[in-house]
Amino acid sequence: MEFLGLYGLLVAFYVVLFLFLFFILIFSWWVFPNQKLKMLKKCGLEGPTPSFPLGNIEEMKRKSIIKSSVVSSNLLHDIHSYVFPYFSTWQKSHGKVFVYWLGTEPFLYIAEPEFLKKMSTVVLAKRWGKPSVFRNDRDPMFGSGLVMVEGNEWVRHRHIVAPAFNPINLKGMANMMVESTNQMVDRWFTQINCGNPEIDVEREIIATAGEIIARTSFGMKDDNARDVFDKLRALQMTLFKTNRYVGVPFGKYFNVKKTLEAKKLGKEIDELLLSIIESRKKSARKNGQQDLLGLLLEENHEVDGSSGKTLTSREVVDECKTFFFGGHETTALAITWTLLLLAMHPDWQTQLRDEIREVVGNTEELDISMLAGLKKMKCVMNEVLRLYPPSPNVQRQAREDIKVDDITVPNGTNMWIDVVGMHHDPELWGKDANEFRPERFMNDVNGGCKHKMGYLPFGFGGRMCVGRNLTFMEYKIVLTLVLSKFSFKVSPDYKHSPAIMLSLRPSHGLPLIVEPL
Ligand code: HEM
Repeated sequence: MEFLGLYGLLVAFYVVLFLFLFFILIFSWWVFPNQKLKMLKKCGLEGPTPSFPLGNIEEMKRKSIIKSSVVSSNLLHDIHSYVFPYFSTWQKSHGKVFVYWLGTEPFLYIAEPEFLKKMSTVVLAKRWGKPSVFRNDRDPMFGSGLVMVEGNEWVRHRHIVAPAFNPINLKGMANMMVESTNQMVDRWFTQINCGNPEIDVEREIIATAGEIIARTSFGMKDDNARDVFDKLRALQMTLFKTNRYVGVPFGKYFNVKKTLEAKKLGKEIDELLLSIIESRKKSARKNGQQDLLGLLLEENHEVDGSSGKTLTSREVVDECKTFFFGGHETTALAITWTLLLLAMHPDWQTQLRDEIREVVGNTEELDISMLAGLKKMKCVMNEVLRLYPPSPNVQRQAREDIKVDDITVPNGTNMWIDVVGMHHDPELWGKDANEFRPERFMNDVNGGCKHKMGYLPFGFGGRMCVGRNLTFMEYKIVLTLVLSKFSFKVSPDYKHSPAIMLSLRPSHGLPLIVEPL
């Protein structure tokens, strides 16, 4: 009898536990999301009909599969409906501001610069949030680095991080950039001399930019730092090459193996970086190394006296990871897409080469101060960042109710600003929106866009990219060195298939025919 009583208790316990979990699932997968849906409709925000618990994820995946199976054989730049087929379809029926759902998380889609302007005039940089679902998902990559922090924490981080990127400090890193680029140039000569002029330029530039960011971020020279670099890349692959269900409650348990793998890699990277930081802290005053970590530690030290203004070692780790993930692939892709567009437009190759000859002169002993005079190159960069923005979207989360005309964006709403959509919108850029025309930036920093907030390659407001000066310098150094040595043609093997893997990249690499001049 006693045994039966115990057995009964155990069964009752499991029944209660099962019911408890069942109700948690019902509430988080159906009841709460449906309440949110009704509330958003009341606020004037509608969009494609979601079905919970996946929201619109299945439809997005279906549309992406259909599109990605159609590789574009002609090199058209009209890429919006190719990289974001679901947004371009929904735009037709819901306009440029609507709500879609990633799982049970509503996202306000915005491709309307005037709407963005109205919001950003009432919300200051430190009052913007970053979507919690992405913060959690990307925690092993960015932790509490500048990209993800909010409020006064963001102000503290930005004050310490921004000075490291000022042009004077960046000049000290130019030599590292020249060295790494010259090594790449030598590799290309060797490959061409072996009779193979077809080079996967994307792979090469990503490797070189990776080396540059590792050297400029934490002075990568020793094996420890190389280990960090390899693990950071592995972490990125683990997170972005898997089929994930971001926004679906308990979605990370759908692929436990990858989630655990990312967590483990994240922990290993943190430990390695911590050991590099601790040893640099001890020797910082002596060696005064000119990399971002050195500058960050210096800046950190300078404000030591004023309480609460320093970064802890843990926070410095997160900033180093942020520099790597935020700055490596983006810059590499800006250069990669540029080489494709220049290969397609030999007239612009010639124009840039002439400019380099006139402005910079001898590229064997590159004078960095002359790079500022490369005006045409700047126009080409702006146009490439318009047609192929490496960061294809900008994200925000409302931390208060925001009123825009007769719509109220409720506190907590996630926002997805479609940069590709705005950059290719003929209503903003005119009929030639999908053509490569660098001259549109010649006498207008906004490239003739009808709205100041229609061109956002580096984001907007106070949260605009802190590393853009580093990108400008690297872009000009790499292009100057390669254009003065080689000419480029599109290889017949190239398949034009831009795809979003966090950044906007060519999904089959970029094979170009490279010829020494
Ligand atoms: C072509 C190159 C790059 C592009 C297209 C790019 C793009 C962006 C974008 C769109 C944002 C978001 C801005 C916003 O939320 O309004 C951002 C933020 C950021 N970027 Fe970049 N970026 C590039 C290069 C770099 C580099 C080289 C670094 C550092 C080494 C870097 C570090 C950061 C950081 C730390 C933030 C967060 C800023 C904040 O929230 O205060 N980026 N970037």
